[in-house]
Amino acid sequence: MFGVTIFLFVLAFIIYERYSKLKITNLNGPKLIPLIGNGLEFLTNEDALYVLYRMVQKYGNIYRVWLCNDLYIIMTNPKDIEVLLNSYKHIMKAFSYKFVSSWLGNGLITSHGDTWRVHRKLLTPTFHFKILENSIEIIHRNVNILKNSLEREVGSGEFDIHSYIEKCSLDIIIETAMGIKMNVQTSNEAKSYLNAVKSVTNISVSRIFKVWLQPEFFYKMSNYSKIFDESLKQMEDVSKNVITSRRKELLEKTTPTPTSETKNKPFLDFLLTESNFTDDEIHSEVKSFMFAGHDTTTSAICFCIGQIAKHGDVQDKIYDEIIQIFPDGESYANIQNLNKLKYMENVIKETLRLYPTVPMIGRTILEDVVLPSGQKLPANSNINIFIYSIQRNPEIFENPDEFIPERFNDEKLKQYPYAFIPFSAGPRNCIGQRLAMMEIKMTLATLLRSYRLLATKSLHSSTISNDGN
Ligand code: HEM
Repeated sequence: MFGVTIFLFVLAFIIYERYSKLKITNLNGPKLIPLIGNGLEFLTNEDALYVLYRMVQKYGNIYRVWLCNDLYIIMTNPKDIEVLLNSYKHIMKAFSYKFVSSWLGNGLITSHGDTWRVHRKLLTPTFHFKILENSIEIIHRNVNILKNSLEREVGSGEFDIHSYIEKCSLDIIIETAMGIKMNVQTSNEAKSYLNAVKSVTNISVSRIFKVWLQPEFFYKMSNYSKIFDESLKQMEDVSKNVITSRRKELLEKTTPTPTSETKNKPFLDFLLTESNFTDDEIHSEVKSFMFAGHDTTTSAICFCIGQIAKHGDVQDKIYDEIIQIFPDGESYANIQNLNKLKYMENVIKETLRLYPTVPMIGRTILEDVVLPSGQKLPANSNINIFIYSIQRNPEIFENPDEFIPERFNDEKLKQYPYAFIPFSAGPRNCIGQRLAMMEIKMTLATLLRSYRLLATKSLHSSTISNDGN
């Protein structure tokens, strides 16, 4: 009897909460089924991203989706988004980030309030352009290792370039931000880390859309929970090892920080020697930066490679620009000449427009907001900024599904600063975007100088020839 009463009480609460929110928001959206909401819409083989994208065509620039008792408000109007992203009031992440917080802890990606404010202020200088200048040699060396390892694939038909790029990106973030060499590319040391990242990210995203995995009770009974915990343990062993190694090196002063005399120290050196972060806080930040610093960049480089391989004319133009700006192939880049790679920059932007590696971001708003479109959002709403869809808006991007790098020369785009936001925007934008752009440019420049990328049927695989043009 007691159990039934509790059940009815919980049910009544869920129904009350759901319909009170529903009434206030008064948004369009797919038909609801009691208790599971729109969960069935995502029970398909199609990626959740495309299900949500089709809903934009049906329900417009702002609509709602219920997954069990959670209300997701999906937004794609750049003017509305500007109001939210541009404000220091709306810096709290959406509740869907709870699925990654057991993994990333209270690091910069997931924290909020004063913790986020203080950490962001302290960490921003660790990605200052002076630090980035020092990263160029590291990127150059690692990208050359990548180029040499790809030699074995020349002429051997289709292969998956992703596994090469991810190792290179991981080596780069660990050496630039953490100050240690892990030599993932040559030693295969972090293979289990990379596999673990894949499992943990897949399970975290699945938990949002597979509604039966949302309640802790059912999740804990599933195999997902076991895989997640084991993978997390593998990742934490690696990230703890990174901290211990650098701490030891700093104590022994075997590899001093290149800029130890200046106020700009690289990320982990700053955390270990200048900050008053606790060990837990340091570990959360290291986990967050190791993940954010290699996974997104890997995908971005792979998507660029896919597009360049598919569009031979684009590849020719980039090649000519590389030869013009770096006539001496052996010398490596500096920030000034990387900035001159204007056409390549347009190609990267166009790739990130069509294939943003972070397709959606979320916030919880803590007070009522009236959007420029007139829609009222009540406090505590979870809003989801659908970057993938915003960047394919046909009213802003003509022929939005076509790959046209030249569109970024059009002055008209400046009227819509929040229509192209692959690195998000405002105070919580991507802290590593300049490092990412440098790394993408240097990787593409080095590979395209030596190899011709050839398109295959799938985006994830490519063939290459030894012919540099
Ligand atoms: C092409 C590469 C990259 C893309 C597309 C990208 C995209 C983004 C986006 C969209 C956000 C906002 C996330 C949100 O609001 O939930 C973000 C935040 C963040 N990114 Fe990146 N990122 C890239 C590379 C990097 C790199 C190389 C680093 C590390 C150095 C990095 C570190 C971070 C961190 C720590 C945050 C959280 C910032 C905060 O909340 O204050 N990202 N990134």
